Amino acid sequence: QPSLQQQIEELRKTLRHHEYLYHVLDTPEIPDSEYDRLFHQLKALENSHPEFITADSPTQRVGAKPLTSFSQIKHEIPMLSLDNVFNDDEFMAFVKRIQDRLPFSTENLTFCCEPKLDGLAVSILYENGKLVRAATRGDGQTGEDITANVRTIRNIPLQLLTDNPPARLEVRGEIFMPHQAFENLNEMALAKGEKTFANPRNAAAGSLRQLDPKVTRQRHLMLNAYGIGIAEGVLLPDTHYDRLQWLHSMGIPVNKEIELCGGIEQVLKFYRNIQEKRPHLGYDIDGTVLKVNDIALQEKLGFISKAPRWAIAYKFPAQEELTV
Ligand SMILES: NC(=O)n1nc(-c2ccco2)nc1N
Repeated sequence: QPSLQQQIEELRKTLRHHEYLYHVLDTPEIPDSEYDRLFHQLKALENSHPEFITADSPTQRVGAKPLTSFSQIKHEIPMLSLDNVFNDDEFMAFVKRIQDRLPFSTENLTFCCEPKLDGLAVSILYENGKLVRAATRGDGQTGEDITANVRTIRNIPLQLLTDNPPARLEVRGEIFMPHQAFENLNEMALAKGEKTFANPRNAAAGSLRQLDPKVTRQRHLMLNAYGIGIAEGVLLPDTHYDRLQWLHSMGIPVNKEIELCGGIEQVLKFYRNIQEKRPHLGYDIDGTVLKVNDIALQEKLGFISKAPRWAIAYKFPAQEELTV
């Protein structure tokens, strides 16, 4: 007969596994009713033995009480913005500038190509595999502490799914509101005579800036990771694409449209392909982000004063109407 603590730990492990299957792999193995039954079983055990409650338990997503204000967080590694290009020639000029700085470089640079989600950039810090802090990008140097709100987002794991987590790992990504959640939110706001949001990006920003995490929790936000900041106590893969796969393997959601492209032609094909898919992705994007995949080359290229030399956002032409 397993001890009470063993029962609690077993339930937590099972719930984390099913959260990962449902929210990250999109391949649930049990019906929601079964998940809820397990969740309430854990909740009951923890309520009758509160001394066993830990912050990383799946039951601890919603903070106790609302904040009165947000504190500031200084990014140890600045979160920089991206330079833009708006047509093929400008993109090819970007690639040429890279090749001029990498004299030996192979003619076919490999790019990690990603949809550019139109949400809010955030930084999420895990220490020994546990989510300890989350911050908005802010001005790139300093952001707002939104830890309590980020903990309520269902596809963000409170604990990394690995037996030997890094001592410190900063996940960087975009938090966004899918179209369906946006429509439902505005419909309810209209019905209640409250203000509606102009677009999903504003809705996501408003939902993250809530002082009460119980409100954020109702907003159905999602994260897609796109990079790593601080990484201590771990040897990272030496390409950007492999780093994203590694994050995904530990339960961090990564966008499924991301692809490796060798050479300019394949990159431009990716750009047009995503442009075609754009109307039915189910979330807002405003272009693509095309990154030199090899980390050593990224480090060689470094940053211009404010943006990386190794990455460019190739935006779509502005749309007259916005989303939905
Ligand atoms: N917004 C978005 O989807 N982004 N933003 C980056 C980024 C910003 C700085 C370096 O990489 N990458 C992706 N996919």
